[in-house]
Amino acid sequence: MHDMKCQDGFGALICVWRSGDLWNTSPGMQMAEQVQSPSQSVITVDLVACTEYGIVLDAGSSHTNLYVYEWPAEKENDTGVVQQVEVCKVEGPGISGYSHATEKAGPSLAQCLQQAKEVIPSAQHKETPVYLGATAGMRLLRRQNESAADEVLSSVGNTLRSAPFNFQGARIISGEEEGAYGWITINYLLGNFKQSGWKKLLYTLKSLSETSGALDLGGASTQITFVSKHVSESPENQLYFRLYGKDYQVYTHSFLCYGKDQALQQKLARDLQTVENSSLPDPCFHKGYERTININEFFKNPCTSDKKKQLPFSQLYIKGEGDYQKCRESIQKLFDKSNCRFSSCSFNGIYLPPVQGDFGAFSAFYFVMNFLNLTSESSPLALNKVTSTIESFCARPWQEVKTAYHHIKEKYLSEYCFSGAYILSLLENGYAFTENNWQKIHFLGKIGSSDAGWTLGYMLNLTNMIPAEEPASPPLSHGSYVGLMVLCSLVLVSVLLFAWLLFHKPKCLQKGIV
Ligand SMILES: Nc1ccn([C@@H]2O[C@H](COP(=O)(O)OP(=O)(O)OP(=O)(O)O)[C@@H](O)[C@H]2O)c(=O)n1
Ligand SMILES: [Ca+2]
Repeated sequence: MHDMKCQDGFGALICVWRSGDLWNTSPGMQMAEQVQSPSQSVITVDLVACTEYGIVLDAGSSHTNLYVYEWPAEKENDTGVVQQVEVCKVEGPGISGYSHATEKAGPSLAQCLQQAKEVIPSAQHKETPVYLGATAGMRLLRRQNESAADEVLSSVGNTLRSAPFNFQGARIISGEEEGAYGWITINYLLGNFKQSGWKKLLYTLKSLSETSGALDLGGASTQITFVSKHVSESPENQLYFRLYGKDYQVYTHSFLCYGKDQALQQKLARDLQTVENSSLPDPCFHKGYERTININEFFKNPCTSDKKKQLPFSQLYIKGEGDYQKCRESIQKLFDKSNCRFSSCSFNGIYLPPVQGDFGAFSAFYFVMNFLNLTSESSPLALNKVTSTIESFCARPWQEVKTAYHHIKEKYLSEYCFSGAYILSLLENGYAFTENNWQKIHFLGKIGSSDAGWTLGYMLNLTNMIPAEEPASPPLSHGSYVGLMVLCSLVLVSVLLFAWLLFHKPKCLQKGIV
């Protein structure tokens, strides 16, 4: 295929390419007539749709995912039209895990890029934008070793630049961006930005809460983002958006080191302060579970380095106790509630207005709660039932858990007890959710075919697919427009015929007229 062209024509986007002597259209389009001669300059096409694509790589702390999105080109400013058509999980660790072999970070993406090449028609590769956003793992690496972080970004940048797509940059996004784009993604997918007809009227009259808050739990950081009616007491947590003609005042905060992996590291660093020998009993792991930790590596991490302690041993042996209550107590210590200079705080002195409305909780909030069978929307459980489910799971011996879930990765499986307890601590002690508003939290992995996460919102923003003002909707549908044109043509033809008859009356009609 050569010579692909997409351009405006006949009020729509036309994509055509020439292959030998034939003109073709790209998938998702229809052409009324295929033009047989390559020299012919006028192409008659009856366009139905032209699909466009975009790629975003989510370079998280624990792993990288590549997403392919598609949308009909002529509808790109409508809400809810962009959808995920592919997700590819990159093999190996997140890109921050390549700090000791930075040149290997880029090549690790090759297999998923190949998959994207197969999904997107090759004629459209050149126009397809590709973005990479790195999150908390790279924020931590930048703090720990800035030059290694730069080298990792340059390695992934080089790989993406050499792919046949339109490279748009590889960067570390801020925690606020991560929160904001997650909020945009879920509200875009839920169709909350644009209401039509009676729903719009109802919402205006009752001023109902129109958007859903977003809760993202990663490996290294966690975000909370929602529309708050309270006057903000902290400008750094405040975002203003104008989307589809409506203003939103959004609260957001990202807690670095409070993703589920780093929260566990923080907990262990605290426990290590009082350890007597190289064996550490841990209530957050199942009875019979054991894990070894390298002390030297452990304290290099910016989430634990302030607790660095000289210890007379280099290896620490964790031994599970499977005690949920003790686990909650030890996790609770990660949330410092002692100082707050605002009317209300989450923890560590960070402003948090009272949580309001519904929330979509995704990423590890979903992975963990889904594993524990606690995500049902049809029969949602009360908070005390959720607590007792996690408590009984933690009490199960490791051998039994391992046998029952032998298909699940040991790293994930061994941490679901800690993670369940951590999620409840974060939501209850951190954000002050209670029995009364617990059911406002909806644990969701996907909305339609798209994963909940920051990537879609990031791409929508960078490709200007979310307009500030509501696009003027055409007064007539395509069908009505065609009908009206046909009617006008018929009237015109009748008028012309009548006029012609009047001035060139055939002889047979002239009889009787003076
Ligand atoms: N089925 C799964 C998939 C992932 N995880 C865990 O969930 C956590 C968060 O995963 P993810 O949301 O993908 O985090 P990242 O994006 O990698 O981290 P961050 O956003 O903090 O950069 C990780 O500890 C991972 O091990 C899990 O328990 N079960
Ligand atoms: Ca993430």
